[in-house]
Amino acid sequence: MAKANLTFVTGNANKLKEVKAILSAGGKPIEIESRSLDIPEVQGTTQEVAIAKCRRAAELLGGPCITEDTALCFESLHGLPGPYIKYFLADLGHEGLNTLLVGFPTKAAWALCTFAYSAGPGTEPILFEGRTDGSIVPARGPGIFGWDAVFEPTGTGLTYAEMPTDQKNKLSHRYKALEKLREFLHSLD
Ligand SMILES: O=c1nc[nH]c2c1ncn2[C@H]1C[C@H](O)[C@@H](COP(=O)(O)OP(=O)(O)OP(=O)(O)O)O1
Ligand SMILES: [Mg+2]
Repeated sequence: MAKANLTFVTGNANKLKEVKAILSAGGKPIEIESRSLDIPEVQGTTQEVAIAKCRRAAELLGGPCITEDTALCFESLHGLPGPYIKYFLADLGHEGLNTLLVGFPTKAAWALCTFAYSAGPGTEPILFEGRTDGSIVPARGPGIFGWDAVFEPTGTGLTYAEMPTDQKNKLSHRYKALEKLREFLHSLD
């Protein structure tokens, strides 16, 4: 496979920046291009959402691609908002995400990243998941990227937003999923 032809489809600049930083930080390099495509996100499990998006992206591009979906799952809510976190965050903000959990005994949460790879139109996407456990806290740190300021990974004492970039990029849900994707892509060589 010609890796330079591999397109990462995302409309999120922060996501793209992290993916590039992680892929250039260690291991064998992977070359990707990026494209922003407007793809409607279906409802379903994180896996169904990821597969549908990647399949559609490959059709639109007419070639191999990767897509990424991030979910934020609250233990007290049995995994919700999950893949719908984007809409919860947009409507409720950092404070509202905390308010959702008032009255629940645990603020435990996990961030779940799902990369999907399609070899091209009509091929079944393959998924690579990474999970980081933590808890939902009142916002701390710069509110630049999504819900980074309200998610504190277990054992760090820092929210994602408070961490130096390279610390987040060594323990994040995205890092863990990307390491699996990297291994898979090199196995195609
Ligand atoms: O590491 C992260 N730290 C904080 N927030 C994050 C992170 N990663 C994604 N996010 C936010 C962006 C969006 O509000 C939602 C995921 O939705 P998701 O559909 O995966 O992202 P998106 O629509 O922004 O970009 P894309 O064009 O790749 O679908 O969580
Ligand atoms: Mg999206």
